Amino acid sequence: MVTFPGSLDDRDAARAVRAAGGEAVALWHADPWLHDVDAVILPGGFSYGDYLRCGAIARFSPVMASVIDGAHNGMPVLGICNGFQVLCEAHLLPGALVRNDHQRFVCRDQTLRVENTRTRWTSDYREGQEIVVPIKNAEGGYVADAATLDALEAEGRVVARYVDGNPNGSQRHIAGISNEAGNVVGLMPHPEHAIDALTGPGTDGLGFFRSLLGVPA
Ligand SMILES: NC(=O)CC[C@H](N)C(=O)O
Repeated sequence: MVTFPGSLDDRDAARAVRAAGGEAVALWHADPWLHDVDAVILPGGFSYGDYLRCGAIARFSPVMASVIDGAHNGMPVLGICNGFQVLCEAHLLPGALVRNDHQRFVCRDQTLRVENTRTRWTSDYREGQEIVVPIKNAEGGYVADAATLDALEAEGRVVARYVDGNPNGSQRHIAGISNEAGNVVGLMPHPEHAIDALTGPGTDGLGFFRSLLGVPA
C-alpha cells in the first residue's frame, strides 16, 4: 500500500492485508517502483493536506504513473476513502467526490449493501450482503453526470451502496464503484477498520482483502 504525505490509514490497510493472509509491502509516493507487488491499495487520509481538492495533488505523485499503468494492465487497485478520491482524480474511475451535503465531517459505523461481487475486491461477499464498516470523511459525496451514473448501473459497476441513510448525499446512494474490468475499485467507507471484533464494528471489512487472495469465506 502507498503512503502519501498525509496518509492516515496506510498501516491499518497493511494490517488488514496481513489479517487476510497476504503480505503487505510499503510503497512510497515519491518512488515510482512498485516493488513487484501483485496489487496496490491507496489508503485513506489527507494526502497533501487535502489542499486544492482531496486527492488532486496525490494524483501527480511519481508512484501514481506506475499505478495508472498497472491498472490499465489489469493489476488490482483498491482506493479507500482518500484513495477513492485519488482514483477519481487520476481518471481511473469516473465521477468525483465532493463535500458532504450537510457540510460536516462524518464519522460513524455505516451499513452497506455489496451490489457487485464480480470484482477482484468483492468476490468474497454474497451479492446483496449487508455489511457494517466505519465511514469518516468530509468529501464523500459521489457525483457524476446522469449518463455516467446510468452506465455504472447498467454495467453493474456500483460495487456498494449505503443503506440505513445516506451519510453524505452521494448520488444514488453510491458508496463504491469499479472500472469496466473490475480490477480497480474505489470505496468511500473503510473496510480496513472492520477486521477485528475487538477494535472495529465487526470483521465485515475483511472480505475485501480476502477477495483478492481468493481465500474462501
Ligand atoms: N478518511 C479519509 O480518507 C478522509 C478523506 C478526505 N480527507 C476527506 O475528508 O474527505
